[in-house]
Amino acid sequence: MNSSLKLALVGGGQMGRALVAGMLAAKTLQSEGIRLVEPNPESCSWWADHHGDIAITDLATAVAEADVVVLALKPYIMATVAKQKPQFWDGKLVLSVAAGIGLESLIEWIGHGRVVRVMPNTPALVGAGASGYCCAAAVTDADRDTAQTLLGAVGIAVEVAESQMDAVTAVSGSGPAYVCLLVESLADGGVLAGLPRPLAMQLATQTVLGTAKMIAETGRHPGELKDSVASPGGTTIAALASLEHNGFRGTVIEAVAAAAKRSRELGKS
Ligand SMILES: NC(=O)C1=CN([C@@H]2O[C@H](COP(=O)(O)OP(=O)(O)OC[C@H]3O[C@@H](n4cnc5c(N)ncnc54)[C@H](O)[C@@H]3O)[C@@H](O)[C@H]2O)C=CC1
Ligand SMILES: O=C(O)[C@@H]1CCC=N1
Repeated sequence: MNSSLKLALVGGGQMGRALVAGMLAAKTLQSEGIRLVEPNPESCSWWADHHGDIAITDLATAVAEADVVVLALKPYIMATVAKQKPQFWDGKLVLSVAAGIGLESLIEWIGHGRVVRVMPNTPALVGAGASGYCCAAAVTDADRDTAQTLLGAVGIAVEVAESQMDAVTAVSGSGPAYVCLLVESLADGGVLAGLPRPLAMQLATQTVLGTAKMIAETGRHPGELKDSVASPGGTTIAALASLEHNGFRGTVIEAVAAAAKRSRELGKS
């Protein structure tokens, strides 16, 4: 796919910013080929400051000038925007990143079936995202390639069954928030143990980054890698015993289940 692709981003908030920044950095898109629709003046100022060469315009103009439309709106706004002018979407490949909103609803609102439901995540900002996506039946091979190329430019992109999308949302869509909480807590623990805050944060961040890289690159099971850290009678097993006592695994599993449940609810409301 060439970088002359024209993309309309409808909704320039957290997820839209992460996707566009990642795609620009990967040179999958060029600023001149992007049109942004964003009603919030503060958000428009952010775009002007960070990507001043991206044109901000109205929905009709942005979509008319695009090959691909990315709808990065909150789930409760999606229907209002998508179905107000169904003729806007004719001939356009439409990607929706809204949690919970299913292909059936999107097809009904947009009025055609070239629709891809995507669940990206914010590390797309630094090219380390994880996206799951599913395609409506009318999506062509070329459309699928386009979606894969755009999402693959900002991290891994995996096609899944639509029935798996709520679980994808709960693991990787929401996942960066859980990991941030872990890094923050790890750093807090470091401060409690006497480290200055910046050093604690630096060590905590690199530990999460390095561990994720080690799991991905060695292909070894995290349980095995965990065991390799814990010396008999040592510090790690003391910490692990405390985490198990306080229900760490169950807490994380229940958090993922709660997010999946909420994703299903968003699809119904
Ligand atoms: N933030 C995240 O980590 C992730 C978010 N998502 C999904 O992405 C979608 C957007 O989420 P965020 O970016 O976090 O929300 P956000 O609130 O940061 O961004 C939404 C943007 O849409 C704009 N907007 C509101 N009405 C509009 C309209 N009529 N036309 C054009 N733009 C309009 C808002 O001003 C705002 O800038 C949601 O559906 C969410 O489920 C998916 C994966 C991860
Ligand atoms: O919290 C949310 O609903 C969105 C979807 C996944 C991440 N953020």
